[in-house]
Amino acid sequence: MNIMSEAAVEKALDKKMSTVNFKMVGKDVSVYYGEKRALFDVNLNVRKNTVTALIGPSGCGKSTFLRTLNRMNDTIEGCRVVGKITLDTDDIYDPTVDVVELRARVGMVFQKPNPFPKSIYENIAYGPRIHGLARHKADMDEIVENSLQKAGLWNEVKDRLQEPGTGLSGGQQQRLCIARAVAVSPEVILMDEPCSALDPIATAKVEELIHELRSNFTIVIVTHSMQQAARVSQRTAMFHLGNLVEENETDKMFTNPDDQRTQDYIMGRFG
Ligand SMILES: Nc1ncnc2c1ncn2[C@@H]1O[C@H](COP(=O)(O)OP(=O)(O)OP(=O)(O)O)[C@@H](O)[C@H]1O
Repeated sequence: MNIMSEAAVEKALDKKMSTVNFKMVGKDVSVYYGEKRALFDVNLNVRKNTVTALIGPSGCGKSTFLRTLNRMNDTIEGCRVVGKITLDTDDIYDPTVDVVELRARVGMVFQKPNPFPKSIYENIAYGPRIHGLARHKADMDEIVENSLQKAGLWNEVKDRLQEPGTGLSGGQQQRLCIARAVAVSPEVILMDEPCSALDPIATAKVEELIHELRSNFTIVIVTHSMQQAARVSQRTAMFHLGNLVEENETDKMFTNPDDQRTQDYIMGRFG
């Protein structure tokens, strides 16, 4: 009979618990752009209902890794992803996966707010409509209102839903894009420097929103701002030259990181 020591049992239980809490698991993920290798065997797990910040100097591969999580790299010619990424237990690179469905489960918000050239209402309704989420107008009205509520924008736009989304301020447009991502009830939301085009007040609103969204969604955010990573995330992953240097609790990353390169980066010694 195989008798495990108490410590071994505890370790196995810990492992099981942490596996249960992982929404996405990246295993030995490498990305190539043609001949150029941009990521080297990255092993990074994304926890449920947690904000994970990806930080590191320019060109280190943060956005590349983010894009592997909903196969956005598929749209880049010559880009090849190696390794395995799972969403719950589903291998997202399995050839049978419907990428449109995957991107409904793993939504994305980009650096520059990019509302469709349509009304505020239509910006939100478009996704639910193509995914067949609303049968009647009343259902759609509800989705639109709920999504705008969740994005903290409802009160600002409820009287002008038929006006163009592009007529909103930059910060409002970004919250509209977040509402649009939320409208199809994703499980994970990826954000690629969502505040870089916003002023400090709009940034603060989006950061507050990220904080609130965490109770319903799993969020991964790329940011150049270490202050932002410290403010919004519970976990931080540091990349350097295509390698994942360290992934840890955000508090620990910014006070007592395990890796000298993290220390150097947060002290502003490079990047
Ligand atoms: N479409 C592409 N074609 C070729 N090389 C690319 C492409 N996109 C990114 N790269 C290269 O891959 C590497 C990682 O880029 P990536 O954009 O992921 O870094 P990043 O950490 O997000 O950078 P930044 O903070 O400047 O946005 C860089 O060397 C970059 O030049």
